[in-house]
Amino acid sequence: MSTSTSTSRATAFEDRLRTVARERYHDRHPFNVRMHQGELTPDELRRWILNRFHYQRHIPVKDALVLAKLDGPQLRRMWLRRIEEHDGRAEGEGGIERWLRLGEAAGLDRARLLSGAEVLPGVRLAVDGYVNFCRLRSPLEAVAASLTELSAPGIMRTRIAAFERHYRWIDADGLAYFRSRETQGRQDSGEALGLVLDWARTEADQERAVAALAFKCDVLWSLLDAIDYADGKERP
Ligand SMILES: O=C(O)c1cc(C(=O)O)c2c(n1)C(=O)C(=O)c1cc(C(=O)O)[nH]c1-2
Repeated sequence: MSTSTSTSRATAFEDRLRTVARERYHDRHPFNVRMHQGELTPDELRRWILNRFHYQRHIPVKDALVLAKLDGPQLRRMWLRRIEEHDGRAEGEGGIERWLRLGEAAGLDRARLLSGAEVLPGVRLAVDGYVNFCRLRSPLEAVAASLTELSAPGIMRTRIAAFERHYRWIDADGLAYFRSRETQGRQDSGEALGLVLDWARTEADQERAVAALAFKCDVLWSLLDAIDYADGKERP
């Protein structure tokens, strides 16, 4: 194969990944659309924060499973940074702590988030689905699944603007999590994209990577479906 053919195939693959990450991303989900338009009630926003915490606290667990699949110190150091970002290097630091503070700013006691008792069944299934996918699949598929983060900086900017405009009852300090994710999401997705482009050289591997990313879009989508569906429905 000529160099120009393989280059154009690589570019087409990157385009496909970027298209899936953009077009199937959860910023288009009706619940997010309502959030961004300022239409959520305080109870709906609290339900989202409480249920999304279940996702947040499992991200470092899935990253530890991915880390264990990676060959060599350089790759593992890269991935270890993700775990440190969420768990922090000391008590009171890191993304999980920042999410707990977001909850407090919205009037949710941290014990309520930490107990996990109110997490919706569909949210549990979606998060389990993602963790188990990364546990069981190849390193390529696990890393490709994280590429939804290509679209994360954009949704963080939209969300910060929406909160500052429409949900002023939440203290601005509570938005620290979203601010930190804008930069981290860019770094994470840049690194992950480099690995996926490097590893997926055959058509079969490229198909697997695209399918993994589509699956992850479905995880984020069904998580919001569950939160949206719960509106006004009491659980026994
Ligand atoms: O709030 C969001 O819209 C959103 C989306 C995503 C994503 O696109 O997967 C992540 C996050 N947040 C996030 O906070 C986060 O830590 C994160 C890690 C990952 C991942 O798959 O490794 N995605 C995301």
